[in-house]
Amino acid sequence: MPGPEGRRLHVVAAVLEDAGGRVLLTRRTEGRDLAGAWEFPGGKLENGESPAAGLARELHEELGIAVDPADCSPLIAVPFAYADKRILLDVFRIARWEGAPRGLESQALAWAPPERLHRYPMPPADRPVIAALRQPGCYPITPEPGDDHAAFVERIERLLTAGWRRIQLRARRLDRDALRPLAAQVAARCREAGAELLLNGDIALARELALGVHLRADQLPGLKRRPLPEGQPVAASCHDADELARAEALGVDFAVLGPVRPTASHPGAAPLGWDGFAALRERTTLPLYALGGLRPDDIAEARRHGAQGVAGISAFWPPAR
Ligand SMILES: Nc1nc2c([nH]c(=O)n2[C@@H]2O[C@H](COP(=O)(O)OP(=O)(O)OP(=O)(O)O)[C@@H](O)[C@H]2O)c(=O)[nH]1
Repeated sequence: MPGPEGRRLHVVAAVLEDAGGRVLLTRRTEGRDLAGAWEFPGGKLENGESPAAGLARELHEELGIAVDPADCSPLIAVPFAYADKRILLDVFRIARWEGAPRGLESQALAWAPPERLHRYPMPPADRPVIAALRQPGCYPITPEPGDDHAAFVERIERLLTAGWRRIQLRARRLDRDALRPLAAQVAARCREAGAELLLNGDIALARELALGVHLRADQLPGLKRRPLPEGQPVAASCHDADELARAEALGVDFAVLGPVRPTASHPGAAPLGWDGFAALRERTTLPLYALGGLRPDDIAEARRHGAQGVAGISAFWPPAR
């Protein structure tokens, strides 16, 4: 068996959705690792197979359905290190198939609504896959608001009109009394649009205004537990394995990891590159957004390295009018 430092096993898996948007899970049978866990159907790629062809073969063997490899589109590829092996869990959405899925290997099947997926015991590598089905692929972080708060709120409105459904309000130079009315105004706009708002750094104000919070990396060591209840989102900024482990232990919902590329906002920080990002991804189950010199159209590359997607300031913030 390859050790944790050995070559990565390439595992392909499928998201099959029924007409109601429910997702098919299969249960791992006795005698295999992670027996009893629910997972996305699929298995190990064989030598020389393309991922889509290998997935079509697995789905035929396990479920008796016929899938054209051209109908498999990449969702997310998660590099993950178990104690005894490293895998790349390469997950595809299947647009259409022929036949009704049956458990041909005596495995139980379940159709689960996406919002209930987290209630099924699934392998740790699947957590970022569930997040890819439920959380936004990209989101903007604001620059400092400056003095003209009306112009700032107008740009927030443009982000919401453009369809963004999560925003981080990052106003580190405003004291709490100056930030409170601005955050309340931005929060009201986000609520109307059905978007999630995370306030950078200020846990007390996030509590007061019933918002989410984005924790700075230097806040993590001082916290013993998740600072807000479930249902109020908590995220964290991370740059290395220690910070990711702290954020995971606190029970945050997701982390932002970077910088992936050199960035003007953090000129001194050494970029991780995509390989560095993927190496850190292997050691945590947290959903991760890549940050640092990235744009919304980097999402496909981010997903190939196990990120949910991309977050950023400059490439997202609309120009002044
Ligand atoms: N199919 C599938 N495998 C997953 C998922 N998540 C995850 O960590 N894996 C891991 O990826 C590997 C898939 O290999 P496999 O299904 O061929 O099963 P296996 O290792 O038991 O081998 P075997 O079928 O030859 O006994 C397993 O180690 C499994 O735990 C998932 O959602 N779907």
